[in-house]
Amino acid sequence: MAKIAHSYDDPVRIAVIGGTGLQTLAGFTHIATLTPTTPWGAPSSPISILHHPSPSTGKPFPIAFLSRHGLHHELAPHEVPSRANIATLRSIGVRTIIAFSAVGSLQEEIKPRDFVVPDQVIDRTKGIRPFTFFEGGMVGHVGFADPFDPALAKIVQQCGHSLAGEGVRLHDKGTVVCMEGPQFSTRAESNMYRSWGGSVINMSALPEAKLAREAEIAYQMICMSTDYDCWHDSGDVTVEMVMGNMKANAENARRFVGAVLDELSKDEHENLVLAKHVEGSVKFAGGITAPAGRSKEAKERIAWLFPGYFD
Ligand SMILES: CSC[C@H]1O[C@H](OP(=O)(O)O)[C@H](O)[C@@H]1O
Ligand SMILES: Nc1ncnc2[nH]cnc12
Repeated sequence: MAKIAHSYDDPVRIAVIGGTGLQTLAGFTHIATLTPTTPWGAPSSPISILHHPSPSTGKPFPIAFLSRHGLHHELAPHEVPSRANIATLRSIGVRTIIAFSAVGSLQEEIKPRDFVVPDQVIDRTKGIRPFTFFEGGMVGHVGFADPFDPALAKIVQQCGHSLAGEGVRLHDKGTVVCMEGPQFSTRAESNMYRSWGGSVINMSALPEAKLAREAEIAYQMICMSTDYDCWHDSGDVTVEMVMGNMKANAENARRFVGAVLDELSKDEHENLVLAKHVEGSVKFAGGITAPAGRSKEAKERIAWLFPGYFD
């Protein structure tokens, strides 16, 4: 067996964040395991650098994989160090994130084991999770009207539909309600989210998507429905139900992520993967604090994330 390295010299442009039931990414060659730290602490798990052959060039294409809840699902949703996760990924060169999430369905037509490519989020977290890089002496305001990346979404949708014959059922858009948890919703809450137009519910889309936006990283979540939440008369949601459906559909999840990575590693998507379309956006959004008002600590932290941006 080849030896796993502890460093990787080339920039890695694409990362996959695995959620509940997706703690590893099978079918790729494991090249290196990185254990970095950041001004915001250590990430949820070591970063695995995986190779797979690019369909355009046949050359190895590197992917970073991070397990959101830790290698053994030891981090509750509110304990996930999202700032460290996003900062770590940016520091190794990542500009595109495909994030996977197990979700409850709030709509009859989104059946358990269906996939959803969400285009909107409703924030029902409670403000207890650190949610910005811009604080403590450097203020920043990024746009978040469209919380996911529409260009990435298009590719994810095409890849998902291409697997229809293998049993992947995909909904092209949807609103994900991100609740605080870790307890599941009450029936009244679940019905309220339905009345708001929520499609699916999880505990992980935020602050992950907000921080990716602040870090100028193109971010798209792929949701897999694991239950009907508690509004439905099929019974209350349990962890057994979530894990059972995740496990039963793991092969499709793996195929889906694999197809997206295959597509994204084609040369024609180079600019998208480098997130050229959002590059520089934070220079203005994050430059609102006049230099005289910037604290030394905030400047150091932001310089770690964006070397040279705010000098
Ligand atoms: C185990 S059910 C609740 C748990 O599942 C989802 O995790 P992830 O989004 O990381 O796949 C949900 O957000 C909750 O954290
Ligand atoms: N019903 C549910 N509520 C919140 N997060 C979930 N993740 C999977 N199912 C969920």
